Amino acid sequence: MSSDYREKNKIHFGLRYALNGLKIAILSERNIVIHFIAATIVLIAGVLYSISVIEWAILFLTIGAVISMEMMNTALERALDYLEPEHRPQIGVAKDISAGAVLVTAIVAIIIACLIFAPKILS
Ligand SMILES: Nc1ncnc2c1ncn2[C@@H]1O[C@H](COP(=O)(O)OP(=O)(O)OP(=O)(O)O)[C@@H](O)[C@H]1O
Repeated sequence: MSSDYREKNKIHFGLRYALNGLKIAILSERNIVIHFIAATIVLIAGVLYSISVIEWAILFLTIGAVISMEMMNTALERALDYLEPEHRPQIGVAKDISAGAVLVTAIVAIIIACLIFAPKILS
């Protein structure tokens, strides 16, 4: 087997695992579905209000940040639940900090959406 083929195979399987992770997250995490619904609404608003290229770029960056942060939070929760099924204050703190990171990105996303859409809605 050539190393070129092996490299392509690695990329193929890496992508399959990543898509599988995305599928699991969407099917099992209500919050991720909510983020996708919110993202769809924002994207429809973007079309309706004919936002600029730079505004599209900022929106996509923000949506990507929120959804990936929620997925990282879910991955951490799952790993911690497996590693420590008992109730432990340290585990609680780690999960709270991770949930806090999701909250920060969500708040920033709301602020960005207001900055982009509020002037267009008001004018
Ligand atoms: N093993 C544990 N030890 C101590 N506290 C915990 C533990 N598991 C969960 N907690 C506390 O409960 C909170 C919720 O944790 P949980 O894993 O149930 O997340 P969740 O409510 O399912 O979050 P999400 O809605 O994002 O899926 C944590 O932020 C933490 O404060």
